[in-house]
Amino acid sequence: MSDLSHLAPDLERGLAAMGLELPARARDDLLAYLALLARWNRSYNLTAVREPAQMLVRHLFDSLAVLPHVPGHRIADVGAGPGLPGLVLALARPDLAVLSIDSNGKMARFQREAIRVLGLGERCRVEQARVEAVDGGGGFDTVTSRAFASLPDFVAASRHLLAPGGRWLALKGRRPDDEIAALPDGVWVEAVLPLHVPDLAEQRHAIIMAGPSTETAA
Ligand SMILES: C[S@@+](CC[C@H](N)C(=O)[O-])C[C@H]1O[C@@H](n2cnc3c(N)ncnc32)[C@H](O)[C@@H]1O
Repeated sequence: MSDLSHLAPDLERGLAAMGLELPARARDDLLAYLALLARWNRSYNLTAVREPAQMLVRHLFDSLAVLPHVPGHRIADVGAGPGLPGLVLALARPDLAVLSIDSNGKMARFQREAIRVLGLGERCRVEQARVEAVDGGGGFDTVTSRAFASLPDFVAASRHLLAPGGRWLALKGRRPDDEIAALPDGVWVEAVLPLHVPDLAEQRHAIIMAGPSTETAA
């Protein structure tokens, strides 16, 4: 794996700007994940962001910005691509267990390799399938997605994954008021949180949503 240790000071600065304190092991693992992503990306085109320094901001910082807002411990990441944000969150927080779902074979293969290389096998698993067909057992505290679908389509496709008391957590760019207005009856927005993503000019938002089946244990 190529060495991205020269990005360690930038990672450190970004974590400090977001007010995140991570164990040293997590810092090393995040850079190792990034190195693996950069290496696979040269052959398999997993992301349009090609420069590791840009990946640090657009993928790692953007995923980590929601870390303080993740409810519970069991996470399903829908349309995770190369593991964003789910695997990044799992690397940052050892108490999280992640089911990472993507229908694309090369994305799933990359994620499985990242899980193997980074020793996440006890807490993370990959399902290569359309989310609509995944039997999650209704057991996830958080169902998250980034760059997957509109909010109405996201909640419609993943409702069956939520545990009682669970929440959807979507990462968005601009505040998606049009999508919020189109949410189905019985699904409501609990919070729209502006996120601080260091070195990113664009304003990002975390949208936290709940619904009738998610009320009981809240
Ligand atoms: C734009 S990418 C975003 C990837 C990643 N979340 C990120 O932020 O970089 C959307 C991903 O959703 C996956 N996808 C699209 N429809 C899906 C579905 N119904 N079920 C599971 N995955 C799906 C695609 O294969 C693709 O990898």
